[in-house]
Amino acid sequence: MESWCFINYMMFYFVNIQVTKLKTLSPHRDLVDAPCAYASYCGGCKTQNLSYEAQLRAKEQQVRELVIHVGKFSDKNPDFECIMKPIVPCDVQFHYRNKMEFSFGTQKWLPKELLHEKLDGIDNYALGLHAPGYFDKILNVDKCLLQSEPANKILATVQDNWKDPELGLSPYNVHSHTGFLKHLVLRTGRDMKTDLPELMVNFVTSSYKPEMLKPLVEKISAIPEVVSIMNNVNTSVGNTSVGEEEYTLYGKSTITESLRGLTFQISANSFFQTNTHQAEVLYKLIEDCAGLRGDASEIVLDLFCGTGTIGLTLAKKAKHVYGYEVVAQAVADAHRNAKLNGISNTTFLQGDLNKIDENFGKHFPKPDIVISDPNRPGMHMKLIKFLLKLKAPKIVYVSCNPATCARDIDYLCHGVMEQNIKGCYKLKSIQPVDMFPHTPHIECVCLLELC
Ligand SMILES: C[S@@+](CC[C@H](N)C(=O)[O-])C[C@H]1O[C@@H](n2cnc3c(N)ncnc32)[C@H](O)[C@@H]1O
Repeated sequence: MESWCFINYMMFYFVNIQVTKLKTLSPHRDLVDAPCAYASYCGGCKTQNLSYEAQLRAKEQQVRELVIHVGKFSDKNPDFECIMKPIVPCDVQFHYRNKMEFSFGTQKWLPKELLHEKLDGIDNYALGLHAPGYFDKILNVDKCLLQSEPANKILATVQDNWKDPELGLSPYNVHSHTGFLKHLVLRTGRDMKTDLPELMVNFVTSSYKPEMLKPLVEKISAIPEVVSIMNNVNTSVGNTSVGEEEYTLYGKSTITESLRGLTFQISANSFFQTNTHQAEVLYKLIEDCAGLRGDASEIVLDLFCGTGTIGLTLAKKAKHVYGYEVVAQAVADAHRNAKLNGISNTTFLQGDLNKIDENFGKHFPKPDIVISDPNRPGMHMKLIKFLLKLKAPKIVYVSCNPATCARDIDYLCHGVMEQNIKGCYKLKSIQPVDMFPHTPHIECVCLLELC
C-alpha cells in the first residue's frame, strides 16, 4: 500500500471507531487512577489512566511500526536497533504546558448520567475544553492539571466571575454566530530577573468592547503573576483564537521565556514550544544531531523556523543561519529574538515552503546542515525534491507526527519510484521524545546523512 494511503486508512480507522466501555472485568496491569476529575471525558489527556511507562512503551512501539511500515526500513537490517533510539521520557508529567486555550460556549457538555438535566441560558454556558468529537459542546473545566498553578488561579478567577449577570457577558454561539467571549488563552512564561512565572491572559472576543472586560481585567490583574492581559478581536465566523486586531488591556504585550540560555519574547499569537522543560531536552538533541563543529564555518538552513528558536540556539556555533517560515508575525518575532540575544549571524525570511519554485535556494549559500521542523502534514513533495537536489551533508528532521515523518524519510532515503526520484540520504538515527505526557502526541528527531 502507498504510504499516504496507509496513513489515510489509519486516520479513517481511528476517527470512525467509537468504543464504549461496558464493564471492567479485571483492571489491566497498566491501569492507574487518573488524577484529573475530567480525564474520562476530556479530549486533552486521552491516556491519563495508563501508567506512564505503558504510555512510553506504546509511543515507542508506534514510531517503530511506522518506521518499518511507512518508512520501509527493515527491522531485519542489523543496523535497525542502532538507528531506533529509545524514547526520551518527560520528567515533568503534569503542569508542563505553557499554553492552554479554553473556549467559551453556550452548550455545556454533560456526561450521559446527567443528560436528563435540562439546562437553560446561563446554566448551559461553559468555559473549558471541547468535548471529543464536538465543535459546539464544551466540557466545563475549573482546573487543568497540564497547565501551571498560576494559570489555574486565573482560570478559577474567570470561572468565578464571568457568568455574573451584572457583567452582561455572553459566550459566543458557534451556530448563531452571536455572543461576545470566544476563547481564554493562558500562557505561562518566566520573569528573567526573578525566575518566577509570569503570565499572559488573552481574551479572544467577537468584537472590541474593552469596557465589558474591565471587571474581569480588574480581578485578574490582582493575581501577582499576571503581567499581561491581551484582547484579540476575531470578528470572523471561524472560531480560531487569532484575532485580526490585538489590544493590550493590562501590562505588557509579551511575556518572556528562556531556552538553552537564550531569552525569547512571546506575543499572544507567536508559536513557542508548549512544553518548555522538555523543549530544553529536545533542542539539546537537535544540537547534538546537528553536530556543528563550533568554529563558525558552517551554514545552517532552518526550515519551518517559527520564531527562530532552533536556529538561534545553533547560531553561536554556526557561520550563518537562514530561517524560513510562513507566518509573518513569527518571522518578526525571530528578528526581535535575534536582536534581544545579541545574535547577528541569522537571516529569517517569510515564505511558504509548500509553494517553492526554482528560485528557492537563490537567497542563501549551500547549507552544511538543514534543520526541518514542519507541522503535522510534514514536508511537501516540492521541498523533498529541493532537498534531494540540494544535497546538504546533513538533515536533522524534527517532527511532531511520526506518520508523515516516516513517509518523508522514506522519500529522502529511498526516493519515489513512480516519480523516478532517487533518494540520497541514509537514516542514522531516529529518536522519539515525549513532549506531551498523557496525550497520543510524539515528537521525533531524525538524523539523515548524505550517502
Ligand atoms: C512545529 S512548528 C516549528 C517551529 C520552530 N521550529 C520551533 O521549534 O519553535 C512548525 C512551523 O512551521 C510553520 N509552517 C507551517 N506551514 C508552513 C509552510 N507551508 N511554509 C513555511 N512555514 C510553515 C508554522 O507556522 C510553524 O511555525
